Amino acid sequence: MTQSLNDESRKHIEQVAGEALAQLESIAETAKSKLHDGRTLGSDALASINTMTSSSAIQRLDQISQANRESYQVLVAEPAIARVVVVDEEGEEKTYYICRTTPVSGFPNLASYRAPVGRLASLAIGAEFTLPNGTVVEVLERAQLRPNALADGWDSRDTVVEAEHFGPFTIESLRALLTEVAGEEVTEDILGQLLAEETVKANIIDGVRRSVITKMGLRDQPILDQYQDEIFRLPLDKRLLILGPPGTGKTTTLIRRLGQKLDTAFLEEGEQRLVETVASAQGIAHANSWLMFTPTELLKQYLKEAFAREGVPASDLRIRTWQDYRRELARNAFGVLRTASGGGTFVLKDGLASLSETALERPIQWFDDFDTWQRKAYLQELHDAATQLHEAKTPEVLSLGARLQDILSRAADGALAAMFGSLAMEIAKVQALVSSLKEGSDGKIKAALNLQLNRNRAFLDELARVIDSLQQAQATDADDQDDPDADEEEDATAPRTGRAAALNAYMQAVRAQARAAASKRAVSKATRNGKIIEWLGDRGLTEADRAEVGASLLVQASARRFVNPVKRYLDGIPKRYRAFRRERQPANTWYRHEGFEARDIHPLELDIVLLAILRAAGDLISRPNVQRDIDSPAWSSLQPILGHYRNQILVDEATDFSPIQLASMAALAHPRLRSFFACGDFNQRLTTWGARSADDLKWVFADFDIKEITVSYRQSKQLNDLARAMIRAVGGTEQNASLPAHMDSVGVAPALLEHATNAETIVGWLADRIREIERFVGQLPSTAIFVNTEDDVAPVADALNAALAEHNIQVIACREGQAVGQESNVRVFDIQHIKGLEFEAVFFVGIDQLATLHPTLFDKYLYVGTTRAATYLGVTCQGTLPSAIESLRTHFCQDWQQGD
Ligand SMILES: Nc1ncnc2c1ncn2[C@@H]1O[C@H](COP(=O)(O)OP(=O)(O)OP(=O)(O)O)[C@@H](O)[C@H]1O
Repeated sequence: MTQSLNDESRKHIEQVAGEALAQLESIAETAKSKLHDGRTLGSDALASINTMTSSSAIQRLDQISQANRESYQVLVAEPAIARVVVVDEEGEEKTYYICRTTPVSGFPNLASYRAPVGRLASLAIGAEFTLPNGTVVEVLERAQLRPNALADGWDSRDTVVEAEHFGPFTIESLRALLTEVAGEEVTEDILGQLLAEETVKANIIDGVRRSVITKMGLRDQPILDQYQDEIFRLPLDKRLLILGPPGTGKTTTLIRRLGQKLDTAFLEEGEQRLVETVASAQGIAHANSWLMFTPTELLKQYLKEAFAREGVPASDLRIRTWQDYRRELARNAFGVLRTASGGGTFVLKDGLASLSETALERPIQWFDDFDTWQRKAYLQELHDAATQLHEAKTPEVLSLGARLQDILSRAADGALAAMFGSLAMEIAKVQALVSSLKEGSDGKIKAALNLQLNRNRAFLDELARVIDSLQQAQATDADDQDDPDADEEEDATAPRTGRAAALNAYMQAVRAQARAAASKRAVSKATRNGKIIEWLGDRGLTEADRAEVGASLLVQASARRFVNPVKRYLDGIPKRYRAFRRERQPANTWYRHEGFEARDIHPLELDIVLLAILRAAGDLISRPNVQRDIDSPAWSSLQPILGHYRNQILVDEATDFSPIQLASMAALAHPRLRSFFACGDFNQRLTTWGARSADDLKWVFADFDIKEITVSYRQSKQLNDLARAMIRAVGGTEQNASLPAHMDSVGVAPALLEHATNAETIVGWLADRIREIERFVGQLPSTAIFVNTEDDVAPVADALNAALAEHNIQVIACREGQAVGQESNVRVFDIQHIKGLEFEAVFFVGIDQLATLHPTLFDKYLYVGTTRAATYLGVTCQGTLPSAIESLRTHFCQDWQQGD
């Protein structure tokens, strides 16, 4: 309960106001003078720069001074965000001021919110806290400040003050409080006194006031509540998941945490050392080594300012949608998707009808099935190759084969890392063997070619012409060429035209022919090699040479599997995936039996391939010996993957991502830190593939620390009640959200318009409600209109613009989820883009049509849509309220004219 104001507490608050404003002034002035004080800045602070002063020391100093400058700038504009009075066990009181950034020197009790002492600002009155020096203190009094620099001095707006015996109160203006004190003494006339009394009353409000959302963007929340605060301070090397109903501050906590963890000054000592080691090994500064995933581009834009407030630079480069990042990884980094320059296996197709229901329902089992299969397939390949070598005629090859077989048989299933470690010892010998064999076989093939050239100098030019005519054929049959012994000397940079290309093609074709002869197979006439062989006729190797060269090539192929086994293991995953799919298809396991091409891949399948690659690499990279020797030939193929690791991985709206996607993101967290932070709410899952249970997430990290937060800050009581009733009605997980204590959460009932079939009626109704809101609030707050499809965005915006033109209210069409401008316009969005956003007022057009458009996610869209509104929610239906929420009718009113 708030305790009302008596004379004693009023006097006390006035004292606090006087002290706080003086302190704000003093901090700001000191910071300002530091900003202009050149002596503290940069390399010139080093007494003498000589050759002993390394350039990195100077660079460091410059960085520090840059950071100092930035924090002075913050302090000049916002000297403190809280004032806290504590008492220790000896009864000694102490007043702390808490600021957002690094404090300026000269103020012993000024601390950063990011520092451990900063937690005092989040604690409740009466809470105990152990200071870093071990002293236990109790919080006596607390004021949350919102400093405001005026031309003639400092003020703090909407300051919330509380102590054991009073409050919380919201003081509109601390400065006005002081002026009034002065005013009382000098005002002699009764009218003046009466007016002054009223102003005093208006300036001090019981409880905490809800502020109106005026801009599109996450609100600034300088101080978190004590549960959020506890989470944001947890150590860097944690796997954390915050779950909580809409508007409980999950995203807010995530951003604050990132801000704190990027500032190395506020990391613990051990963390600082670790972060430095990782940064120097990887060549990426800790401040840049993070990646955050969001489900939509719009959410990314919405959060931009919030990141800027945290002093996090270039956030838009590091906040990514999985859709974009997945493509980039698969296409440019791991060569899974085809490129125009010839690499890659698959073509990504969004709507590909390749998956069966079970793949969507049981993605974890699907992944496990593939991963187990592909490991086995790979090991089998190695076994076969070692056996082939062991069966060779040359003693040297034979003994190599025996040693390799021995290593393989010792590798227990699953212990790939140990096996790769043992194979690494053989690499040099294998390499030497392959080179000498290749020299021999190449020599033979080239000798045959020289013979042809002696007979006919135009031989290569003629072949080049044949190849040109075959280019087309090559493009298509590469798809089906899964011949495991296919020529490995062909690389992506192989010339594609002219004599060099002809030479290349000749070598390949002759090798294929020799291999076929040695293994008693035939080269298919339909392939490029088959066609070239046919054209060559008897202009290749003699039959005897063919058998000999063929045998050598088969040994080479087997030996090559051991030249860079790690690379082969990782690079082979996409092809193994294709083989796995082909094998599972006939039984309709995970995949449809037919109806799509072998080269096409669905995005959710691509996730499976990427996760297999990332986990395979991660298993190896997480071993200290591998990290140590990462530059050696045995492990160097892991480098590109290591290069994608980041010190922190964060995921907003995690429940929109599948367990496979989350596990892939998790696999990007640097193994030395394993720092992963995600937040979400299962009731708000807006994708059919999103994670459905805590178990799904435990699969990502067995040691996931799951925290729940429950205080719902966004919505008024009426909208909060509606949201809870909705969850009950549609059968979601019951949420135990509570409203913030002492906050005035009373709003207005949501408004409903039914049987609204024609556009004019709908637009007229929306326009009336928007005008009511402006009248009510005194200004037009941030307002959004949600429509069911992209096609409705522009027409609704146009019609509403026309209807509201009279009052100069501008309505903006946000096409394809793109927000334009930041000011408080009315915006129209397609419902699918609105995840994670919040507005003061939300209108939902035609919610009864949602069920038809999104039958499986209807209830989720409804829930997410209605929980975007802080105070005003208006809903229209073409018919009546959808039957699932028919029971909620009593929550609604018709309009807000009465302001009920
Ligand atoms: N401790 C707090 N005190 C007051 N307001 C808060 C607090 N924490 C968050 N808020 C406010 O609550 C609103 C919702 O915050 P946020 O968007 O972070 O919630 P969320 O849990 O991520 O929501 P959703 O599940 O809808 O994505 C914001 O306006 C934010 O400023």
